[in-house]
Amino acid sequence: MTKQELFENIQRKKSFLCVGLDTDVNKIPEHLFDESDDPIFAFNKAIIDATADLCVAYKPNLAFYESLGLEGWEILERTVEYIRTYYPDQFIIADAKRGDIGNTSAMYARTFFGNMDFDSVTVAPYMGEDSVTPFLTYEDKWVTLLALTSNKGAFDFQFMKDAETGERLFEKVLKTSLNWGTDENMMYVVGATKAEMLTDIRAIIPEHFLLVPGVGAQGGSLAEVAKYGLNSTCGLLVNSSRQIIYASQDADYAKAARLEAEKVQLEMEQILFAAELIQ
Ligand SMILES: O=c1ccn([C@@H]2O[C@H](COP(=O)(O)O)[C@@H](O)[C@H]2O)c(=O)[nH]1
Repeated sequence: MTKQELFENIQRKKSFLCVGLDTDVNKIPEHLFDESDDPIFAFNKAIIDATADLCVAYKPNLAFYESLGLEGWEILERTVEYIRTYYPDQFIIADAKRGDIGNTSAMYARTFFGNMDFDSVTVAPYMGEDSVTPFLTYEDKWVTLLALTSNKGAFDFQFMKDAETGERLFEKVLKTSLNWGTDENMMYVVGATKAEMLTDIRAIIPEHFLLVPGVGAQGGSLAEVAKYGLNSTCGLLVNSSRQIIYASQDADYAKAARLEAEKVQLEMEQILFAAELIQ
């Protein structure tokens, strides 16, 4: 998907919501295990059907699937195929946080872009340019590079300052990686819990899309993220996982997920309207 197509989807749906498919076998409603021989996929399918008109992206986190072994990997593949078949306008992000020496990264890229039809994969910047560029060789596919993460541990390294320039590590990541790709094939993870940093971040990357996890269960503020992070093509995909997909653990789970997604979408619509990005 191109940047322009992503922006058009945001305008049409009046939403920049990314629903996180962090499907935990211990958290899905128990009745699914009685009713289906494929309960995790049944859960994903119901969540997707209930939210697809309210969001522009889905983000399965690989940990939840890989932890189930071969079966989990097959569920992930079927989930991606399901979204592609029934909701082809969705941007699908593999939250895998990969990155290795070049030839190994090339295999990861083949996994997510060649074998599976993801639009993007999250990549850690720590191993540098040759660990990232193999993901950028696929047309209309994106790298989502970790820049400033939402967790407490972000303070361990990401705010470290260069002794001479005073530049923080996350700023160094942004500036250095700017040459690896473009705003048409790279976006960055910035946690909603660090929204106050978005002004500094936008000074370095005004045009890039940002994937913003951390609203909902982690307590980040959508209003703050939009205030400092919005740009002329919206430039934001705001992810919410647990708050939406586990809104209820009873038989009404899909309806409850929809209600949660609707609340976020409505707030996003107001933000987009106020910024004159939609009419
Ligand atoms: O900095 C980061 C990077 C990735 N994540 C991932 O996003 C979702 C957030 O889930 P919630 O349930 O909405 O908190 C999850 O998959 C994380 O691994 C992040 O939170 N922060």
